[in-house]
Amino acid sequence: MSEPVGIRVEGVHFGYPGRPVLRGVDLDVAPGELTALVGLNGCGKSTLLRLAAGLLRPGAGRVLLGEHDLARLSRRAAARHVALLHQSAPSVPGMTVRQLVRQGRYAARGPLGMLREGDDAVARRALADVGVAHWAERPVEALSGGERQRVRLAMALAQDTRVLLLDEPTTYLDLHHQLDVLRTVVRLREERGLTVVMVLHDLAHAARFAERIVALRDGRVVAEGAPKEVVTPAFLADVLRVAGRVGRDPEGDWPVCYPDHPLDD
Ligand SMILES: Nc1ncnc2c1ncn2[C@@H]1O[C@H](COP(=O)(O)OP(=O)(O)OP(=O)(O)O)[C@@H](O)[C@H]1O
Repeated sequence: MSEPVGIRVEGVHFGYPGRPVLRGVDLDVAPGELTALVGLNGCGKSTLLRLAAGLLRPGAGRVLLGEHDLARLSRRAAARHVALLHQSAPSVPGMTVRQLVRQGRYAARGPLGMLREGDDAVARRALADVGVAHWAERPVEALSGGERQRVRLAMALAQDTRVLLLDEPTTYLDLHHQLDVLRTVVRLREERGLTVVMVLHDLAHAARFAERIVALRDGRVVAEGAPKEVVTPAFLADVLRVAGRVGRDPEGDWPVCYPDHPLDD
């Protein structure tokens, strides 16, 4: 297993035309850490993941993966270091699950786009990692929303990177498969020394599975730390704009939230 890689976001500003989104984000993700990124709709979580994947360039500041400054890497070179599970992934009509997951190997391909030795094995392993190897020959368009989501995770894993960014990995999944996917991520992180940042809307999952929670609001990081330190009624109010109580799991060392009602804007 190679050494885990940390992520450092330094003073990052980013906006879309006419819409500033991130206003000076500083964030350190330790090598091998599992971090949950939380915040209201539209606060910039996906944008931050896209910047950390090298798909967007910051207006100011920089993003480092280990010693690599993403600004100096081409998209393809960045894709050898970091994989992003998007909320949607391209699929050509008729494309099979195997073909889609093999697309995850594009960063490792030679100049002529040829698959190299071992690429197929990595793609097969990724399918097995998320328990969907038996769907390999199914057309992607014939999968349900939840099935597609697991295939997208396999596609990201097929990039075989040290850093894994997951944008709402549990979307469309029933509770059984939400827990299955989160436990798979925890297991792979431990087995392969991955550094993982995942956007989660379900605070119960963030509190249960992440080592650290990072909260965004108004384009900045407004809270970060271990779930048991960060998640308080004031956090629910300030970050997620809900009123609620916070207790402690009787058998675990993580907080349990009892959200009650949304707060007025
Ligand atoms: N391609 C784009 N062009 C213009 N504005 C965009 C674009 N993508 C996102 N935005 C805007 O930037 C802001 C941040 O969007 P982003 O998708 O990063 O939020 P988010 O925190 O991931 O939200 P959600 O929880 O709803 O997924 C939003 O106001 C959104 O409307």
